[in-house]
Amino acid sequence: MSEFDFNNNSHRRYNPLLDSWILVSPHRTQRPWQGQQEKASTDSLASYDPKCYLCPGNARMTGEQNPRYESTYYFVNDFAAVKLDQPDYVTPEADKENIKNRLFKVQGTKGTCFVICFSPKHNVTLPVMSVPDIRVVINTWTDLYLKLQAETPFKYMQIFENKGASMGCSNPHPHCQVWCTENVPTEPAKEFSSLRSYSAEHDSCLLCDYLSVESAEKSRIVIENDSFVALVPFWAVWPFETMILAKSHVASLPSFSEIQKNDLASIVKTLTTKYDNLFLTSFPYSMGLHQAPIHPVGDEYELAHFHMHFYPPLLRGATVRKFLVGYELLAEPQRDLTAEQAADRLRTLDDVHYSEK
Ligand SMILES: O=C1CCN([C@@H]2O[C@H](COP(=O)(O)O)[C@@H](O)[C@H]2O)C(=O)N1
Ligand SMILES: [Zn+2]
Repeated sequence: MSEFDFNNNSHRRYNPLLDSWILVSPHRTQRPWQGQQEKASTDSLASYDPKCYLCPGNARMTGEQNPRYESTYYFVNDFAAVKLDQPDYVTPEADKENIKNRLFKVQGTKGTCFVICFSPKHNVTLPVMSVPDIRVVINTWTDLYLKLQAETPFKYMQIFENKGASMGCSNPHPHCQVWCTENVPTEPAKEFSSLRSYSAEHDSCLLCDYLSVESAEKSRIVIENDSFVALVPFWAVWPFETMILAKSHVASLPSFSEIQKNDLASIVKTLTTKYDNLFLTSFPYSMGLHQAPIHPVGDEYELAHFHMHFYPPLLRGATVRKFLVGYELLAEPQRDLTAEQAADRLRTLDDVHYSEK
């Protein structure tokens, strides 16, 4: 029997952050595609759109007028998913007899949501912003983290960006969102539980140990600088999924030095530039930051190791996306391209944006 070949033999990979498995079937990349074709992004957006609710000086749906902002600007979401004030509610403590209490749990939840416009320009996405301008976005994230920490009792600040219509973005003006809630949401909570059990068992940080192996093997590293590594995680699900990991065990944005924040701006620019250069299109993704809660309890601050996740849907070219459906919803996530092949593709791409050539 021949040697096991990761590039040809089907295998499962374990994700220790989420305690889950994915199926990798490398030989399937040859299968024909006669399914949906996405509309490639129209790069020809104007720098100002009089109908855009996010553009400087325009009125939003509520009638509120945006200032003529000239840099990164944020406002409270007019259609916030969670609100500052509402009556409390929690399901009565489940007792043995009461099936309903055991199975039908409800928590009332309060919070606050913001929309952060990266730039006043309607057509300037992160990859075509300068590193100093991306640094202003990072300063805005950090200042908002500290403001919410000082002024609210809420627990967790989730920063995320939906980029591109194929990732549900309802407004093309480059922006991200902040949803700050009184509970740690499901995904970061799962990660904290994995970080906690790993630390209890090995007296070490899971992500620090993971990064030490990735730095030695290099086959999944895409880019790195003094403070961060961008890589395709061993357990990646989306074809060109990546993570940006802090090289040192830093818990949150306010804990970074000025140099580290500059390095974060730089690696975000390079990674998102490579993404756009992959299929010569404005590359869609959902991206988010995972860090310490703004009001950590117990060991949460010590466990936190700052990282970002990028979940991009495109698979083959600017118009063919991966669908997480079928086997992936009913059994487990599955991928064709291996993480190493995806990292190879991204690594070899130019770090000058195709529109600037
Ligand atoms: O006038 C508006 C339009 C959009 N928004 C908010 O902007 C956000 C746009 O984000 P998405 O493109 O990711 O949907 C969305 O959450 C929406 O509620 C306002 O707050 N006011
Ligand atoms: Zn706009």
